[in-house]
Formats: sequence, C-alpha cells, structure tokens
Amino acid sequence: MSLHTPRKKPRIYFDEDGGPRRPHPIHSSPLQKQREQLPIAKGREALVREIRQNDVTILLGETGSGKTTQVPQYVLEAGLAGKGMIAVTQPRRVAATSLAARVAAEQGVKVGELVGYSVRFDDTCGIDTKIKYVSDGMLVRELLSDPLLSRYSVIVLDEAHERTLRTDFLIANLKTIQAKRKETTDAKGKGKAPASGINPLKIIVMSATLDAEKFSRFYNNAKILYVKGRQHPVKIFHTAVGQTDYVDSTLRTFFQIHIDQPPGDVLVFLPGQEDIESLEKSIKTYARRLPESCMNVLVYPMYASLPPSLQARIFSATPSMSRKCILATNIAETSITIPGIKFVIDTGKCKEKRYLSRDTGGGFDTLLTRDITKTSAMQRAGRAGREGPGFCFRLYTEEAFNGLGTAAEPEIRRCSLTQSVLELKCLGQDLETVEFMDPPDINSVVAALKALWILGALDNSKALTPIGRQMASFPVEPYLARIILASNTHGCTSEVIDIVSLISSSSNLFLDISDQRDAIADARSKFRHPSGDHLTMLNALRAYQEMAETESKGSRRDWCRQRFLNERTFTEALKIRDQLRLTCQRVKLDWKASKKDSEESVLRSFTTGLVQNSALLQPDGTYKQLMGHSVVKIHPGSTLADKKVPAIIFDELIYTSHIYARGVSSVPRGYFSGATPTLPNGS
Ligand SMILES: Nc1ncnc2c1ncn2[C@@H]1O[C@H](COP(=O)(O)OP(=O)(O)OP(=O)(O)O)[C@@H](O)[C@H]1O
Repeated sequence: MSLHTPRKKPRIYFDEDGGPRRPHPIHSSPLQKQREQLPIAKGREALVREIRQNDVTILLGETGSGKTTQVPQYVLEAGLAGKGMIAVTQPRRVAATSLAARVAAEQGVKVGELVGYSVRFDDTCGIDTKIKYVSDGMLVRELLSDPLLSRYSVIVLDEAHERTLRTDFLIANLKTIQAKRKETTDAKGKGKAPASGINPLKIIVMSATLDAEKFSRFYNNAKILYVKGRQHPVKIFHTAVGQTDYVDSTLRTFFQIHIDQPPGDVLVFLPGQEDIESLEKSIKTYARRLPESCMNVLVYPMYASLPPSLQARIFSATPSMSRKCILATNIAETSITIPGIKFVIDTGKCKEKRYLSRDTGGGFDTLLTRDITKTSAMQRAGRAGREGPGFCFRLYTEEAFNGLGTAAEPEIRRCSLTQSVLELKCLGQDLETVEFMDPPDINSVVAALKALWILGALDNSKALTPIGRQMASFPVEPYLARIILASNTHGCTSEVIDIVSLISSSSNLFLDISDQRDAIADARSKFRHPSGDHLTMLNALRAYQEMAETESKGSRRDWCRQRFLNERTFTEALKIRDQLRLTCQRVKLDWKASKKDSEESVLRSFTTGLVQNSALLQPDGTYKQLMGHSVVKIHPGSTLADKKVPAIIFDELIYTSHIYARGVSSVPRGYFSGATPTLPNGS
C-alpha cells in the first residue's frame, strides 16, 4: 500500500451530540482562583457538613468538577481529619503521582511534605504528610501491617466505579474496619473520640460514573451527594457510519483535527500497545509530509508497561507551534488532567484482562480487545474540557454508543485471586466468608487456594503457613516471593533478587524485534546463558553494572542499544532491588547470600516458585503443561526459542496466535520432585 497524506483519504463525518454547550471563560489566574471556580467549590460548605455528620458519604460529580483534587483539601482545611491522615486511593499509579503534584502545588508545598503519594516501589510521604494519594494496591499492603489502618482518619475511595480487585478488597475491609474502630471509640469515650487510641474512620466513595445506590446499600444506606455541573463543556461527536478499522479512522480523524482545528492537544484512546506503536509510526510518517506552515506534531505513547519516567512526559508543556498527540490505553481514562488536552479521540475499544483457569486449559491471563462500556466512554470524554471547552470524537455511531454495556464486570469476577487470598489469609479472613459487594466465583477461589497450597503458603487445612506470611511481606507476586524465600534455602538470595527485580520491572529487559532476531542473538551472545532467560538476565545485569562503573551516560545508552536491551529496565530494577533487600532485612533473610557457581541453586529456587508454570517436552516435540492441559510454545524472543529441552519453567504464558511461554529456563525434570506438597488421602 502506498502512503498518501490523510488529506486525500475520505473524511470521516461526525454527528454532533447533545450535552452542555454553555461556554465558559478560560482562566489564567493563580491556582487558588482556579480552585474557587470549580463546580464543587459552590457546594463546599454543604459537603463538609455532610461528611462531618456521616460515617460514609457517596459523592457523585461530573468529570472535572473537582472531586479528586478538592475534597481531600476541604476535609483537611475543615479539620475533619483531626490528627490522622487522609488517604485518597487511585486505581493507577500515574493518577496518584500526578494528583499529588497538583494538590501539592495548590497547597503551595513540595510533594512529600503536606501532600504526598505512595505507589509500589515509590513512596514520597514524610512525617508532615496529611494528604496521601495512594494506589489501591499500596493501601492493601498497609492493611497487612496495620489491620485497622489506624493512621488514617479519612479514606477516600476514588474512581470506585473501576471496581479493581484491590478497590473491591478495600471496599469490603473498610466496612469492617469502620465498625471495629467505632466499637473501640464507643467503648472508650461513649461516642466521643478518645484522647488517645484510634479515632473513628470516615469513608468517602467518589466517582463521576457510579452505581451510587448499590454502594449506598452496601454501606448501610449511606448518604449520596451529587455535585452539579462541570467546569467546561465537552462537545461530543459520533461518526455518521460505523468504522471497520479503528487505527485508520484514528489516523484520519487526528489529521482532520490537526489541519482544520486551532491549537490544542489531542488524546487518543486505543486498546493496546501494538496499536499505539503502529499508529505512532504512521502519524510521524504523515506529519513529515505536511507543509511547513503546519504545526509540529509531538507523539507520546502511554501504556501501563511504559516506564514511569516516560509516562510522565505526557504532562510536559507543549512547545509553541506544536501539537501534542498522546496515544493511550485506558490507563489515561480516569482521574488525570493532562494539561493542554482539548480534543479526545475515542476508538471505543479497550483490552480486558481475564484469567483463564488451569482447569479449562489455561492458567494464564488473556488480554482480549472488546468494546468499551458507557462508563468508559463518559470518562474518556471527560479528559477533555478540563482547562477550557473540549471536544470528543467517538469513532462509533450514536446508535452503537446506546448499545454499549453500562459498566465493566468487576475484576473480582474475572481475574486471578491468588494474591488477594494470600492477603486476606494474613488478615485472618477467608475469601469465601468476606462480605464483598460482588462475591467472587467459587472456582476462582478454589484455583487460588490450590495455587497457594502448591507454593506452600497454605497447609492442608487451608491455614496460612509461616512461609505464606513471609511471602506476603514482599511487594511482588506470590510466586516471585516464593522464589526469594526458596533462594534462602539454596544460599543464592543475592542472585535471585537481581533476577526477580528485573522480572518485576514495568518493561521487558530484552527488546524483541521480530525481523532482527538473528542480530539480537548475536549481540547478546556474550552474556547468553545456556540454561535460558533467567540466568541470561542475571549475566546482562552484571555486564551492565560492570560497564556502568566506568562509562558515561551516553556510552551506557549505546551499550544497551547495541545489545537490544532496555536500559530503563536496569535502572528501574536497581530501585526495586533496594526495596526487596529492605524487605529481606525486615523478615530476617540474608540478601547478601551468594554462590560462586550458582546455576543449580538459582534454577532450583525458581522451580520452587514456578512449578505451576512448567511444561515437559512431548515425543512430538511440543511442550505440555505439567499442571494444566495446554500445549505451549517457547516465545520466539526467548534465548531458548526453537530449542528442545526435557523440561522448562517460565514466568508467564501469553496468548497471541499460540500460547507462548515467556521468560523461560531449561531445568532437569528431577527438580520438580519434592517441589509440590502432597494432599492427604481423600482431600
Ligand atoms: N494537573 C493539572 N493541571 C491543570 N489543571 C488541573 C490539573 N489537575 C486538576 N486540574 C483542574 O482541576 C479540575 C478538577 O480536577 P479533579 O481531578 O479534581 O476533578 P474530578 O472531579 O475528580 O474529575 P474526574 O472524575 O475526571 O477524576 C480539572 O478539571 C482541571 O481544571
């Protein structure tokens, strides 16, 4: 297909939708004035009064009305938090970090002082912090060491409509924590907060798109409040006819905006990384062909596995005579304000994670592209119109919008529950007995119990073992925590922590470019380990650290580029390693334990954690799961691709054209014996 400018492509026509049209002036006044002009500011007094009077408040308000940034400040400024802290949970780390920056600026402080954030492997909060934006996962972790969350007086569950597994976990636990703290208070002070001890807890649930009645019922008919109005109008357009190729339609719509519309940045919602990368290339190619009189186009990708430092680029100011085009997954759908965004293009698609259980031939997460829900469509449109009037171009018809489902199925109904079961066990609870808003599927609960039992975290009577408790201390997935604990027995914790840190980074260390695989194999031959990817990773890290001791920043980058390695993975992994070493110290594990000839010890440690992620070579040359029914292939990007070895262990299975094992090592079959516990007869 020859390339031609999008101008020559047929235009896409959009129907204008109803919706608020009221023009609103853009204010360039200081932050305080902006605060006062937010729709929520008009209701401030009433809001504070209601929060003061109620244990639980459900707050609904349009996107951009000021809930996330203002409510915590109102609570603080009205003294409702007393001596305690205010936690504001966010389903995504990028939201927690960017909101803390904004609210700190509004308070005139630095992040980490009065206002801070805490996300996995990055905690900025200090002794003065009163407002803490925290990822829902981090608050769950805090629960493990402080089961009454005693340092918080107010917990705000923001974007509760997303119904992530962690948010549902918190929704359920906060209800019991609140009741327990009330009991303590009543007992000590007959209804009044005691001078010392734990204060009562206030819960605020917030969203723009929430089934408020359902939340209210769950929290014993909690009060529902509505914030009226939005700051700036967003004009919504739907395509006149349905689109078959959303990537191509996005390309054309972007250039229609770029050529026809005044300055203003564009935020595009796409389902996943592959589409983002292909569109990034096309937009850059077409942009080069535009006349010089056109503005520059700056394209920024935005997806979960992009390192945080690259994600942060989307918040940078757009230079003059340029237009920022952010290509994002639903990671940018809720909570955040990206300065400069005037136009949103919504493809109407997203990827949904769903766990396919071992019993049905899976044992892995699938990521399938599907239509978004009405809730998502509204959140996406809400990313425009935050600093001035905005526009949202939906690449689907109004009829298609009307046919969308209302809200996505909660994660608790579709994701692996292994980590949650472990966390609940640490709190002395069972998933089967906790009162969730939507109970999990019993098969998923059984699968999680089984996985934990195999890892040795639970005993034959489903009780938490000392190993299980230690596993929960590590801020990594249970199987990785198990590998670290096993390394203690094998005396190679130092090596294992290095590898686990690399696996836990947000991006893959090994860049995989399908048409350059020979060149890649050649470039990596110096540190390639015959046993496979885990020890190759370790060799790569050691080589990198040795080189980095003497080389400049530029040379380090070149060194990584020549070897098709992701330098950011190294830098991130080194930070994660520090955290894991600290955790080891806390649970009295010697992280310095190291072996000169560590191959067998490392692989035995990994086998202990990965026994459920293993496959045996079959006579026909395929690999079949040891625990499960699937036939898997070694991923072409692996150092073991095309190799036939008797048995493999792997970090994950991914499903594309086949079921591929990624992060693979070859191990002797004998390593599996004794790696699993045995059930007593009849269990
Ligand atoms: N980083 C920022 N830069 C510029 N303006 C911002 C920023 N963060 C917030 N704002 C302003 O504050 C307004 C309110 O933001 P806030 O996140 O509190 O709204 P919200 O009601 O929680 O929205 P949502 O439901 O979409 O999360 C935004 O519409 C925008 O005008």
